[in-house]
This record gives sequence, structure tokens and C-alpha cells, in this order.
Amino acid sequence: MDPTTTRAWQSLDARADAFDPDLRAWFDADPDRGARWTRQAGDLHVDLSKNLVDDAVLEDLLALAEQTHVLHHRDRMLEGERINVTEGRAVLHTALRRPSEDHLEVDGADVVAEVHAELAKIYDFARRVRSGEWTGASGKPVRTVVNIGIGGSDLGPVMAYEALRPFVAPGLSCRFISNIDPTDAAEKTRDLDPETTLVIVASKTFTTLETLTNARVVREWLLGAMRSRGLLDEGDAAGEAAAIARHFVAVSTALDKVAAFGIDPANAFGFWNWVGGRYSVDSAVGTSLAVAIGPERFEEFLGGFHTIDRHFATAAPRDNVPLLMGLLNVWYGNFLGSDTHAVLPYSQYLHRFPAYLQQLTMESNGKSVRWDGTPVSYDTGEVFWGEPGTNGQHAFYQLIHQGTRVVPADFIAFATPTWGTRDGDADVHELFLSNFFAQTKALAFGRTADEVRAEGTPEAVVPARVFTGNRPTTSIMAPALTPSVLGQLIALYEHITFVQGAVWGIDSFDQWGVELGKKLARDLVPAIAGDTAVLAGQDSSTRGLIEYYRGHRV
Ligand SMILES: O=P(O)(O)OC[C@H]1O[C@](O)(CO)[C@@H](O)[C@@H]1O
Repeated sequence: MDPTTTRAWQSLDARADAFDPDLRAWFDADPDRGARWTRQAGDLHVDLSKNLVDDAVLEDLLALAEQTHVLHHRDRMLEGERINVTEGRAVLHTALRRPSEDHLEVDGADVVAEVHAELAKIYDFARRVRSGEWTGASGKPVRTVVNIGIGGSDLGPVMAYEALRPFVAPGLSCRFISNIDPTDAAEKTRDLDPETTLVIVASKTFTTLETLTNARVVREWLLGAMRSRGLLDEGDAAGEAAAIARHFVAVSTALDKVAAFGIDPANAFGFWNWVGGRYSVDSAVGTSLAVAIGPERFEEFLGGFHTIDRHFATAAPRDNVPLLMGLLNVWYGNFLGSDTHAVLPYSQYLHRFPAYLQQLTMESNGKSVRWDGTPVSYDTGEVFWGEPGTNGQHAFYQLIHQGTRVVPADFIAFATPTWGTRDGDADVHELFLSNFFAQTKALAFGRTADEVRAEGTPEAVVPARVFTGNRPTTSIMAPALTPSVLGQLIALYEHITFVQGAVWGIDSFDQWGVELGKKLARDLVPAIAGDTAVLAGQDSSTRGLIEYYRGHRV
């Protein structure tokens, strides 16, 4: 449906015209605003009070959710209806983290049972690798797991691995190869010991050019390195197959294609086409993580997702954190003119979280037509971006504090640093957190000209030192960055993304927008290689760029 036809949308439109937010005045008038606008979801303590929202706007936003049937749509997703209409698929990433005693039948199969059967295989494999029972071809245990994948088959695993580094088994590490730029695989294999390396080729479709190319490159590297160590003879096909069987496993929904690539399907972990790539870190796509942190911690990770799934499914609308945060994003994007949204984790371990969220949110909600193919007449997905604090403070926060654009921002922090710290680091953590607390305060309340003057600032400089305030933020805190809390954070953003897509009436689960570029890249290969006829058929810009490349390549 077209959300602009709802009464709630029209009311929000009218409200936005006259909206004159004043966080200072709102906090002064309501000493309980902080508590009144704080919600709990699992371990996540979410303070919404520094958003540009009052009770009237909240009521309209909740009415908008009702009039666009967001919660009905949520239930259809959770029950396995084919809400990914352009691909005719169910959307069931939430089934990946349901407990084994649950049941959910889709197309005659109990998907929860299937999930747990696959998890059991992954956990068994992870235990064998971690214990040293699984060895490479020369009998040495695995020291490095190399995940080859891209998009959802890379960003989730690498983000979660980085976030949970303190839980990684000593002596084990992961590397991630994603880019088809040959320097990526070259750099990641340069100092690797092939005898102790296990490669996981992760691709939902097992057709992705980057991943299959990198898998071939790394296979050649591994076999070549084995040969140069005298562990394999030139032309020994059986020896090669045996080496591949010990050093390569795959993750995919297309096990036939895995076999065609030369990986024994017995060494493959599957998932299902009802899991979108960007929603797949908690499927077999997370195998590298399961090996790195171990099955018990991976279970906690899944448990964290499930906690937020339950919250999203059951919490009353006005306490439902993903619903509220999704609706606030709609408020900023569609009514207050924000084009972007910053995510600023005060945790170095979360340094890949914004990049992960970029795929989750922008591949999901960067759409211009609704489910029924009709064009939207309003903005959809905003640009998500971010960097960990405090680094960002010394880079782009200037614009968030004093620029002309309003950038709603989510600040994320943890009470206890717990790991990666040394004795005495508690003080440093407090300095770190003082920045987290200070930034949202500065953004909300700013600094008036009179306050600046009172500091003795020369009059000529006063305007430049004024902070208008009223820069919206949400603060998310949790006790510590554990596997469970990471799962909770990911699920929170998955459901925020869902809520926005549901209000806009778009299909958040397809990604046709990535296809054209892939096709054109394939079509251009002959022109780049020197086919003059194909080159002549290109537009003048593309032709000129290819000619430049051909003229300058050394
Ligand atoms: O896992 P696959 O099939 O290799 O796809 C990788 C990524 O490519 C995309 O399809 C986009 O091209 C993403 O949606 C996906 O996560």
C-alpha cells in the first residue's frame, strides 16, 4: 500500500511543517524524559530520549505502523509466508535461531529441525578443527581459517569475528578474502602456511564471480605451495583431490555447484533460499565464526538473536524497540529531511559493524518500487555509515555537531570492557565512555551564544562556537560485548530494517539493483581484452576509460 494515503502519514506531514523541537526545553519541562523514553530489549538498554520526538509524534508514528500493517507483516514473516514477492520466497532468518524444541512447517518441512540438523554438522566440524582431529593433508592441525565470500557471505562473518576476537581459541585465527582485486587474495595468502590452512568457500548461490575466482586462485596457491614443499607431485590428480578434501570446505544453498567446483559435498554445509545473504551470518555462513569461537559460544550468539526476535514478536508497540527505532528512522527520513543515519559504536571490536549494517540496511531498503511494482513517491532507505568512537570524533563529528544537515545517530557502548584490556585499563575505559556520554549530551543540548560569551570568547568568534543542539541520537548500552549481545544487536538492526521496509511497502528482501552492473562487467570483458568490435559498441565515456586502461597497463 501507499503509506502516504494513510491518515497517520498526513498527520505527520502536517506536524513536521510546524515542528520546532527543543530538547533543552523538553528535558527541563519533563525531568523524567530520560527514563520515560528508555526501553529494554533483552540486554539492550535503549535510550530514545534524545530523539526529536514528542508524545504527539510518537502517537502518529504508532498509528502509521498500524495503518501500514507493520505488525501483521511481521507475523507473516515469522510464520514463513512468501513475503519476498519478487523472488517468491519466504523470509525466515528468524528460524535460524529458534530453539530445537520449536517447530515451523514451511512447504511440508519442519525448517527448525532442518536448521538444527545442519547446526549439528557445523558444530561437529568446528569441534574437530578446534581439537586438532581435523588435519591438513600433511597431518598438521588447522591454525588459520580463510573465509572466501563477498557481501553477506563475508561482511557478517568478518564483522562478528572482529567483534568477538577475545573469544577466539588461542592459536587459531581467521582471514577473509572478498574482493576480486587480486591484491586481496595475494596479501591474505602471502605469509600463510598452506599445511595449516583451512579454506571455507562461502557463497549462497555458488555462482558469484568474485568468490569463485578467489576460490580458484587460492586453490592454485595451495596446490602450488604443496608442490613446492614436495608434498604433492605435478599431475597427481588423486593427490590434488585429497589435498582439496582436507583444506577446502564450502557453505552454500547450491550443493550441486559445490561438487562441480571440486569440493566434496560431504565437506559442505548448507542453508536455504529463505535466508537472504545479508541475513545469513547466523546460518552456515557463520561456520568460520563457529570454528573460531566454538559451538558453545556460537549457540550463545544465536540465543542473542532469538532474544530480540521474541522481543520484536511480543513486546507491546510502545515498548517494542525495533518498531520504535524503525519508525523514528521513517520520521527523520520522510518528514524531517534526513538522508543519512550514522551508527557510532564506542567499541573498537565493532569496527566493521557500520560496514555490515550498510549491506543489511541499504541492500534491503534501497528500493524505488513497492511490492506490487508501483513506484514510490517518497524517500526509502537512507544512507547508513559510521566508524567507531572516539576515532570518528576527530574526523566527521564536526559535521554532525555544526553542519547544516541533520544526521540521526545511534551511539553504542558497553559497561564493561572485559577483554583485550590490561590491569589498570578500567580508568581508560572510563575516559572512553566519558566521550560516549559527552557526545550525545553535546549533540542534544548544544551551547548557546550566551554560554559561549560567558567563557570569554571574543564576539567575532562567538557564532562559530555556537552549537545549536537538537541533533538527534539514540544511545544503546549493554553490559558487555558478548556473543549473545552481538546477536542481539544484529537482530535489532535486522528488525529496524524490516519495520522501515514494511512502512514503505517495499520488498526488503530482494536485491535486483546489483544485477545490471554484474551483467555489464561480464559483457565488457572482451572489450577490455582488446576486442575492437565490442569496444567500438561502447558509449564514448566507457570506451575512453577502457582505452586509457589499455594504453597505461604495464
Ligand atoms: O553468497 P553469494 O551468493 O555469493 O552472494 C554474495 C552477495 O552478492 C549479492 O547477491 C549481491 O550481489 C548479495 O546479496 C550477497 O550477499
